[in-house]
Amino acid sequence: MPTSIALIAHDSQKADMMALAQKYQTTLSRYHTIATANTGKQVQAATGLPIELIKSQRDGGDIQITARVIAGEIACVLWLCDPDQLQTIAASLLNLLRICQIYNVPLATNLSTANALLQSLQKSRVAHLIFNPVAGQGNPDADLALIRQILEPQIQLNVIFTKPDLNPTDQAKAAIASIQRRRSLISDTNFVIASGGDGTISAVANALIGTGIPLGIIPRGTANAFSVALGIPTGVKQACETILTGNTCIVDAARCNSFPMILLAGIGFEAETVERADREMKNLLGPLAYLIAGAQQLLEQKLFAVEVEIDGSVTEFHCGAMTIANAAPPTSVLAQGLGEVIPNDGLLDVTIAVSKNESLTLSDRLLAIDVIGKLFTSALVKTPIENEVLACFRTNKIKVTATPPQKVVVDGEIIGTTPVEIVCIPDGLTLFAPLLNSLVIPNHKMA
Ligand SMILES: Nc1ncnc2c1ncn2[C@@H]1O[C@H](COP(=O)(O)OP(=O)(O)OP(=O)(O)O)[C@@H](O)[C@H]1O
Repeated sequence: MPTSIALIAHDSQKADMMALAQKYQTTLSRYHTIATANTGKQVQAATGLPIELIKSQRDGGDIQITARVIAGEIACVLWLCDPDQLQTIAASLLNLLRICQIYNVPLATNLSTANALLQSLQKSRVAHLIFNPVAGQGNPDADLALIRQILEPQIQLNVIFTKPDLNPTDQAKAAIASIQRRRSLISDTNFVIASGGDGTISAVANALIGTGIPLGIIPRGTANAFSVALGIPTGVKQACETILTGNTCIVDAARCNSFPMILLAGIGFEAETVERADREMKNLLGPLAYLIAGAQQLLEQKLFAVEVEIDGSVTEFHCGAMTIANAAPPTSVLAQGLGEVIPNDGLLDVTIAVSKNESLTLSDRLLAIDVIGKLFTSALVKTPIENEVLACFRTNKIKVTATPPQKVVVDGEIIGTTPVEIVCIPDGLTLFAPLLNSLVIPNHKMA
């Protein structure tokens, strides 16, 4: 996609060019701006924008712009011409016009056409793509090239790479601030895309909760639970196409202590399993890492006591695993006690694997394998499971205290240990989703 705007103004038109640049400063700031020497210096002084200065028109600046149009770099040319000089510059203007005709690049020669062009650029869709270059086991360069190839013809992409020492939530907050600055000018055309594993997507989603700004998801992690749970395609190409269609759905979000939660919190078994499946294991085995880690953990899992507080009343359980889900893929079997986790019902789905015993015997562990199998089936057929080792219910707010304190995993990351308080945030997040997704409300479409 062309990323530059070219400016030229005759002396009598320079004041208009300054005013135009000031009016559309935010739009120009999204592009690389090139300008003939004197015009460029004045625009730079008036707006503070970085401008690439080329030769003045007298010394061939217009020819340099013509060459950049041929090179495919220019999104539009604004040449504010002095009507009295049109005869003198006719040959130069004709050259530029000819090349703009051939390469189908808009060329404005007076103020009203320049205004119209900048207005349409102002309305064009801009996406801040927060891209984790080390997520998953794929080739990040090839993935990014494919994303650019599919999205850039229709969307201006601002690519922001995640860094090991930076929280993607902060990167997303900076993107949101720039979107909100633009919102006073034009709404609904700017959004954020997160591309990486569940860790990156969850961190970016955190910043977007409650903003109404849509989130596009291009999953490139190991499990991609976030996409699977919300019915978003897991292939890079299909995920990009979903964003291009512009259909959105609204789902609940949640908070676990101060941490955002889109999917689920796992206490006990699930947290220990996630901790076992470290980066090295995931690189080596991919999704199988979680299965192997789960099997190992099943042999070692110890029971713990939990106090569950809902609306001021406290219930106690002896358990080995507890899952509190806002949304969950069918593969998160420990969240599936109610058969289906509904991501837009304003409620959290709680599944507790309870035990009457003080500690887990071998037969308890074998029973646990049987129950996991049943939970998996229950998720596939979307039917609640009835089993005396499971306690399942829905609530919008829950407090959990464990003895001894247990590790807690939220959306794939260990966040600390119990106690936790989890609160559902109804309709907290807007996502791009395929039209066939049951969560999409028809006609809820971005411009
Ligand atoms: N530029 C970077 N260089 C090195 N590490 C990074 C960089 N950006 C992010 N990270 C690390 O990536 C991790 C988050 O990865 P993310 O969850 O997106 O992918 P993943 O771990 O491959 O996914 P999954 O959990 O599905 O395997 C964090 O630990 C973060 O510190």
